[in-house]
Amino acid sequence: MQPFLYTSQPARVIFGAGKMAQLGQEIEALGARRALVLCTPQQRDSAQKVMRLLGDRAAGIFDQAVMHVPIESAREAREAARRLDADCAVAIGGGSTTGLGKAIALDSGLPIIAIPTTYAGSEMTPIYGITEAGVKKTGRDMRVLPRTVIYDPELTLGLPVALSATSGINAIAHAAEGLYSADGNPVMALMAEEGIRALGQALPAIVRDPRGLAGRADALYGAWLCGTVLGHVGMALHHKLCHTLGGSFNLPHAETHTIVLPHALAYNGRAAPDAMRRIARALGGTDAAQAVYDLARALGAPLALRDIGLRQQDLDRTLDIALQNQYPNPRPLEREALRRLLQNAFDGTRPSPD
Ligand SMILES: NC(=O)C1=CN([C@@H]2O[C@H](COP(=O)(O)OP(=O)(O)OC[C@H]3O[C@@H](n4cnc5c(N)ncnc54)[C@H](OP(=O)(O)O)[C@@H]3O)[C@@H](O)[C@H]2O)C=CC1
Ligand SMILES: O=C(O)/C=C\C(=O)CC(=O)O
Repeated sequence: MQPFLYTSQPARVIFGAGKMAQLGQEIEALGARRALVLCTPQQRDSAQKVMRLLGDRAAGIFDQAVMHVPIESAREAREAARRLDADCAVAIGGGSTTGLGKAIALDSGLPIIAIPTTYAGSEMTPIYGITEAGVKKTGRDMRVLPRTVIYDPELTLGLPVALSATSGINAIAHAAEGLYSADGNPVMALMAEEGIRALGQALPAIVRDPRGLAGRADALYGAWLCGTVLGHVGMALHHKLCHTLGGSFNLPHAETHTIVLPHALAYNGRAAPDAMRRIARALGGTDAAQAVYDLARALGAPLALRDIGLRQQDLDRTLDIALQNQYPNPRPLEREALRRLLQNAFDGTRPSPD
């Protein structure tokens, strides 16, 4: 056993079909009276359901959540919370909506209740991200960690299959990098392996039967575990590449994670053999990178960065940016090998160790 440091973060998690009905009690338990409900414009119906559930504890809806939290929408949401005299916020939706809640909490300390409807995992982390003048800045602050999380698989039944697949692999990426994190620990390793296992079984089940509650519940369970890993330990090369591709080239978040992950694992393979063994075992394969690639392919997910909007001429700039402010990584970052990694991800070829 290697030496480690383990610090746990407070979490109150309510999990189960129909558990959204418990929201009012949870707001009361926080000692709050007026909840601002956050959503994207497209998820307004869900927000209205929340309003009905809250009755006179509902302060209003702010429905302008946008991916990567532009500072303008953060400011508007903070102003809405003040104007409506909200003393808590309920974020119902994916990582974009949770991220908006975090932007309010960062400014005001308002407690957030998260009701996630994707597998991104932001609800379990003290990590926030805000985009200003085209640059996304992220940081950690315990004020933004949601105070209560309600995982209700019924709310994910309508998440399109394609998004379910890529969002699920986004979650797997947190756990995979958690297994070789510079500040990893045995508790997070247990959660990571179990999270990957749960998602590895749930995602094909969702593709077979998108409205099957059992597969949806297993996927949310995996997302919870993987999100917890992201919240507790640092990430590495894979997340750095994805943040570069998302932040500087506006590539879609979950799809980018899905395409890059097998290649990042192939790059790190020899430097992190125990993590790779655990990832492969969780997916029922013999090689971590190949198993993730095969899973993505079987789910019908995109496999090539060129298919989601990147151009060949963007690869060198991606590399230049990704090599700045490096995250700790088990294998040193080698420019030529990383350029080959990016080319493979761009072309969608099977990952190869380098
Ligand atoms: N801080 C952290 O710890 C983390 C932050 N993030 C951040 O979160 C964002 C990505 O999160 P992600 O969840 O992938 O993205 P979004 O929240 O943007 O959701 C992705 C897609 O899922 C759709 N969707 C969500 N819920 C439903 C539903 N119930 N039914 C149908 N469609 C639904 C959304 O549709 P629509 O837009 O129509 O609502 C959207 O098109 C990024 O900005 C990322 O950086 C991600 C992980 C961790
Ligand atoms: O960029 C953020 O908002 C913070 C973390 C993540 O997005 C994690 C991820 O890349 O999935």
